[in-house]
Amino acid sequence: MMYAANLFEDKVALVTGGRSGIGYGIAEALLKLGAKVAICSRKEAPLAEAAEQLSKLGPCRYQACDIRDGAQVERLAERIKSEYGRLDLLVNNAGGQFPSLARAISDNGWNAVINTNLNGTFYVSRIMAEHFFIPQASGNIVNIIVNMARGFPGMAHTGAARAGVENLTKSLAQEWATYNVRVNCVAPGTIISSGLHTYAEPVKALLEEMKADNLMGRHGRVEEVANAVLFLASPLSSYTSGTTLYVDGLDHLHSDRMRLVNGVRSS
Ligand SMILES: CCC/C=C/C(=O)SCCNC(=O)CCNC(=O)[C@H](O)C(C)(C)COP(=O)([O-])OP(=O)([O-])OC[C@H]1O[C@@H](n2cnc3c(N)ncnc32)[C@H](O)[C@@H]1OP(=O)([O-])[O-]
Ligand SMILES: NC(=O)C1=CN([C@@H]2O[C@H](COP(=O)(O)OP(=O)(O)OC[C@H]3O[C@@H](n4cnc5c(N)ncnc54)[C@H](OP(=O)(O)O)[C@@H]3O)[C@@H](O)[C@H]2O)C=CC1
Repeated sequence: MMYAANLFEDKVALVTGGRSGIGYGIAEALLKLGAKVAICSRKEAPLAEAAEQLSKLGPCRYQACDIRDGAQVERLAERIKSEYGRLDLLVNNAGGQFPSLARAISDNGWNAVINTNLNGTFYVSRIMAEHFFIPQASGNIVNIIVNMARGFPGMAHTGAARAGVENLTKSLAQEWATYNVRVNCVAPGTIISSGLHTYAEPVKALLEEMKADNLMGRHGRVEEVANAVLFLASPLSSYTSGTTLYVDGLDHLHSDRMRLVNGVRSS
């Protein structure tokens, strides 16, 4: 860990989807640097288990919450208020999708992905800003999106949702600058994490091809995403807002996902 050990001392952070993978890694990194943390996700049992592990590093509370349900998010805000009294950092990490060519995505499938990634991110951001950041006149939001700089063939729903989040980030960053709130995105490429376990063949084969196609010749690590979040969450980035930091080994400039999708389609 190359950041000062007390970088987030006295700071309170909420990491959505903090029970697994990238969110867990972000929560872990924040706790190691002195933050008090809250995590939420839909599934209570694994969430409780994650919070128990994370509590070995520092204060970590949890509450089951579906970010698509504003009433549940309101209850989460009340809980954070009663446990910690404030919130300094929101990491909108909860999200996901399923691989599918666009023409095979049903209306429900499309809506599930848009609701999760775009609407859920908006609800949590607005509710936490109203409860904490605006009255405190300080706050920080980091949105985990995905590299979709050249579109996202094979996952058009998430490409559209994350592009929405990236643009929302630019709007909120401007509207809330007056309240001393910064809003930024981290856009991971392919990261070795629990999220990838949810994919079946032939997507696993595709992931190997994506590794070969990457100019650094590898997938990313959870710590590399967490380190980018730490930078944007800290005063080290105090003049940076409304931006996207790619953690993707150059995929946003280079990768040809359509070629890879065609490879899967013809196999
Ligand atoms: C390169 C890598 C880059 C990115 C990596 C990562 O992000 S890793 C992170 C990866 N981690 C994650 O992605 C974790 C989080 N992801 C999730 O929880 C789900 O993917 C979710 C976002 C769809 C939400 O789920 P939910 O509970 O709201 O969904 P629900 O069950 O109520 O279904 C609603 C509709 O969606 C449809 N549908 C669902 N799955 C599939 C499928 N495989 N196939 C086809 N369709 C599917 C389902 O059929 C239904 O439509 P229908 O039949 O009524 O017309
Ligand atoms: N791994 C990768 O290569 C990449 C990942 N990403 C993004 O990074 C984020 C984390 O991914 P990763 O850790 O790999 O994958 P995971 O599947 O492990 O993490 C997704 C997390 O989000 C939670 N979640 C999903 N839907 C909701 C919801 N509606 N309300 C609350 N929580 C929810 C899940 O918990 P629960 O099921 O309990 O709700 C889970 O903890 C995601 O947004 C993902 O799309 C982006 C680029 C690449």
